[in-house]
Amino acid sequence: MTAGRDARDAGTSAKDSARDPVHGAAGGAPGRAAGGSPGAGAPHRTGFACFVGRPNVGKSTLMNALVGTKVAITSEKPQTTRRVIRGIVHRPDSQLIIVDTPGLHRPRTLLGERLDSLVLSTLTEVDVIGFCVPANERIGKGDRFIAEKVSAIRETPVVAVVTKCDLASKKEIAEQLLAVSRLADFEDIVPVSAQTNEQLDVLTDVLVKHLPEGPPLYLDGELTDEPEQVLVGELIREAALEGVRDELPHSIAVVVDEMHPRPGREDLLDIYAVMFVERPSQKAIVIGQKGERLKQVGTKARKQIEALLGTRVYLDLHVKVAKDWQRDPKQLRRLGFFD
Ligand SMILES: Nc1nc2c(ncn2[C@@H]2O[C@H](COP(=O)(O)OP(=O)(O)OP(=O)(O)O)[C@@H](O)[C@H]2O)c(=O)[nH]1
Repeated sequence: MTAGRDARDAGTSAKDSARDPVHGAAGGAPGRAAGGSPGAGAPHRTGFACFVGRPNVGKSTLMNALVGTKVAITSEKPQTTRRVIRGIVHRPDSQLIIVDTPGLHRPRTLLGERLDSLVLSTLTEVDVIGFCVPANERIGKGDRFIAEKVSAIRETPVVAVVTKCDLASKKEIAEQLLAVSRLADFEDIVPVSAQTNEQLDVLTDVLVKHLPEGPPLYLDGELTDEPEQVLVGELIREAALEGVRDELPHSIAVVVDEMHPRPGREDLLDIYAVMFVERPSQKAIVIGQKGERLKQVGTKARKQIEALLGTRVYLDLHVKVAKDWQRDPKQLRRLGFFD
C-alpha cells in the first residue's frame, strides 16, 4: 500500500484493513487532511475521534496538525494536556471532531484520578480511538497498559498511530509497525509525522472510515468549540511551562477571570488572568528575579493570544498560591476540574 494515496482508494472495509492493517511507511506524500472528495453517492460522515497514549507521544501536536491550527497546547513536559479539547477537521465527505484527552497514567493525586476517569468515559463515547506510540522510542510498560485498556473497550474501534516518524529511520519505523501490530488487534496502523505533515491525509481517511453517516455538526470554518477563555488560559499555561523543571509543571494552573474589549478601544482586548502554583517557593520561581520571568511569560502568551484571536491584547497576569490544589477537591473545582 502506498503512502499518501487518494482518499477514494482508502475506502477499504474494517475487515479488509484487519487483514492488512499497516498504512504505508512514512516517506509518502505530505499533506494535511487534503483528501475527502466524496465518491459518487458516498454518504457524508460525522463523528468523534480521540487520541490516547503515554504522555509526550505527540497527541496534541497531531490534533493541531490535523485541524491545521493550534487548538491544543503542546510542550516537552509530559502531562501537558489536562482538558478535553475538540478540534474539527472539515472535508467535503466528512466532519471529524477530535477530542483531545490527558494521557492515561497511573493516578498519583486526586487530579490524576479525575483525569483518568475523564479519559475512560470519553473513550466509550467516541466513534474511533487513535492509540499513539512514537516511532523513535521502544514500546514499554506504559504503552502496553494503555493498549490493554483501549482494546478492552469493545464498543470502540482502535486505530494505532505511529507518531514522530520524522525522528526515525525507515528501518526503525518498519520495526515499530511490527512491534505495534503485536500489541493488540488494531483496525489499522498508520505511521505519521505531525512535524512534516506526512501521512496526515491517510490518517484522516482511516479515522473517517469508522464514523457513522450523518450531516455536519459544525459550520464550515469552525475549528474548535472550546470557549476562547479556556484556550487563552491554556496558552498562558503553555508559556509558563517553558523552561521550568521537575514537579513545577504539574503545579501550575491558569484561570482567566475576565476578558473584554477596552471601553472606547474596540481594537484592544483586556485579559485578566491568575496563574496558580502550590507553594510560595514555586511562586518565587515563576515570577523570577525582579519579575523578569513572569514578564517573559506574559509577553510570549500575549503574542500567542493575539495570533489566536486576531486582535491586540493587554494581558494582566498575576501569580497566586493555592496550597496543594492538586489534592484539594474544593480548589480543583475552583480551578475548573469538575468531577
Ligand atoms: N519531531 C517531532 N516532534 C513531535 C512530533 N509530534 C510531537 N512532537 C513533539 O513532542 C513533544 C510532545 O508533544 P505533545 O503533542 O505535547 O504530546 P502529548 O502526547 O499531547 O503530551 P501530553 O499532553 O503530555 O499527554 C513536543 O515537544 C512536540 O513538539 C512529530 O511528529 N515530530
